[in-house]
Amino acid sequence: MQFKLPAFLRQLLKATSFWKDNDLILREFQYFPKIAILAVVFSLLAAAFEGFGLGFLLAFLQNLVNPSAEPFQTGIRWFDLWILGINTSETSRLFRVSGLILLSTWLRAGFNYLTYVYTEKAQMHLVNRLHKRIFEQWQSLSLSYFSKSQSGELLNSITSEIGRLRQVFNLSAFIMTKGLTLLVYVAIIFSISWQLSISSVMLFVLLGVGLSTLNKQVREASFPVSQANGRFASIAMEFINGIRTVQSFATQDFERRRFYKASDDIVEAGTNAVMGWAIVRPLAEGLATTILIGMIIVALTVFVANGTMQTASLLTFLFILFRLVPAVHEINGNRALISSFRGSVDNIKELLRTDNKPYLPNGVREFTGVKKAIELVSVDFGYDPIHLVLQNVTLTINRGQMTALVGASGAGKTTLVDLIPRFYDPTQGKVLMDGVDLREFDTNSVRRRMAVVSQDTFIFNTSVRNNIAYGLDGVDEAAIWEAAKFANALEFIQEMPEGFDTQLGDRGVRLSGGQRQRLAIARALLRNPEILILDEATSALDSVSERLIQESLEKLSTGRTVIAIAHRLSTIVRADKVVVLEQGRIVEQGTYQELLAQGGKLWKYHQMQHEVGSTAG
Ligand SMILES: Nc1ncnc2c1ncn2[C@@H]1O[C@H](COP(=O)(O)OP(=O)(O)OP(=O)(O)O)[C@@H](O)[C@H]1O
Repeated sequence: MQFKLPAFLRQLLKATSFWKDNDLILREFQYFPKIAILAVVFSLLAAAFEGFGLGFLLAFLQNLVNPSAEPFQTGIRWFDLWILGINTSETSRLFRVSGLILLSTWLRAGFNYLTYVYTEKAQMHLVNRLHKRIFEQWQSLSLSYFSKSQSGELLNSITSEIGRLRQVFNLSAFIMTKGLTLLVYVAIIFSISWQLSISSVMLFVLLGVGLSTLNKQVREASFPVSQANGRFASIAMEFINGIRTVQSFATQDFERRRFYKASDDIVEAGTNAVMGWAIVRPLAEGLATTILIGMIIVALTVFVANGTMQTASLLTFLFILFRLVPAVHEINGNRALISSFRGSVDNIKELLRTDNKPYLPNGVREFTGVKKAIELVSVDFGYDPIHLVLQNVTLTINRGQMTALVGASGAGKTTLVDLIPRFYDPTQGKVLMDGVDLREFDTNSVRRRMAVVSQDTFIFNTSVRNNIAYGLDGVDEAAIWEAAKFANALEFIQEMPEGFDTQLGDRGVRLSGGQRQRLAIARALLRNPEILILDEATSALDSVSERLIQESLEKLSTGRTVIAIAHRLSTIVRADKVVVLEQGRIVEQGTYQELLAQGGKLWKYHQMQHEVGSTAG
């Protein structure tokens, strides 16, 4: 459900700094308007009952201070007659007003409770929405975003920074509810005496300005303390780091004098500064009390003496003033805190910005598989705009055939195959599926028909079974078992403490590179992909593992379109097409035998592997 504020209200909110600091939060309220509105309504009601309570307190004091005076009236006839009982005895009136004070207090407490509950609820909904918004964004971003952004930073944004935003929300809610109560206070004191109200507000504002100036000066005066602390730290550090030199030069006495002096300097600077720090609070208290006493004297000698104000009203006025001053302080303190969280709010805003991130706009066509070929047409690609990693790559990958990529480390092999499941879009040129641009397809429908098997396949923190059946629902046990067997993984799985139920990943068993790859093969097999991307392990595996993997890969490849990155040339001798990449460009392509016969790059790699038995990549 969407809820929009009227335009004039939005303009008004925009004009205030509250809006500026909290637009991210306020904008989210439209998605859970009921909770947000209820939180505001309850805090209004709490403020109203605070006001009623104070009004009744005035009546109570009037009855108490001057029992014979005209009873307190609201002007609402039925209320004055039946509830306040203006025609009843003094004692009855006192009881009635006490009852009303109690009732207002309990109702206020009740509404405060509801305000708290609904503010917390709104806060949880807000965080929930932001979590989901960020996640949705992560889902639709190109992989290049994740390689650029440190995963720690991203994690920090979704945990700590959102935690700080939550605090901003709480502080803002506090400011709003306290602000409403303040308005009620101000309305009451103005209704008691506008002259006294204006003069007290002016005096307290003056006091506030004066104190904050003093505070600033005191903070500046504490600068020598931090300088002295800094000097002390560096001397201590120098001593520790240079202890060998100090001892060998027998300069202990010299170092002692330096160290003692630095430590004494802290005491001296601190002593001077503390006189400034310590003065602020008592000065504030003294001045505030002086103002209050001054006002009481003026009120008593002028307003009460000439009959324009009753003693009870004066008492109520002072009572409210005593509550008002700390409330203003609290609001100001919280505003300052909100400003200190500005960085976190800005970080989240930055994270949610959509105009500065590499999105992969999703197409609408459903991908139903390749009938003829995947083609790369004049493809350029760079992870950044300056360095092209692939240049003018044109390549046809025929359906049902095996295409192998060969080249030195850093030639761009992984980058090239990453374009096929659309982890990235080419900077220039196109990837075509039977002549249709890959960007026109729904990316998920493309990826569902592909599987990538590589040594650094991610292993999730879950059981072996769930890792094999990752992302598939309702796969039967026999199929998982078959896939594991087929991938030559059954043996090592059965040797694990709990077989298919063994927990893997960070909190479970760690797998070797070869075992990971065999699990990846089992995972891929279960998905029965039409297009298979194989990224051969670069690190050396023992010959048994290598043979097992090779065996299962060959079985897995049968009848599929395979794009393989090969480091060991022996694995691609039977490939239908071998493509040699050098510095992002295709330099040779043909069958293995054709390329060998040409005596070019592949021939060189072939010679090298046969001479040293090492890998090409
Ligand atoms: N995420 C990335 N961000 C920036 N540059 C990258 C990224 N991934 C790879 N590169 C750079 O792109 C170039 C090609 O890398 P790529 O991984 O495609 O080569 P490769 O042929 O697969 O190498 P290897 O055989 O070592 O795996 C390299 O210079 C590499 O530094």
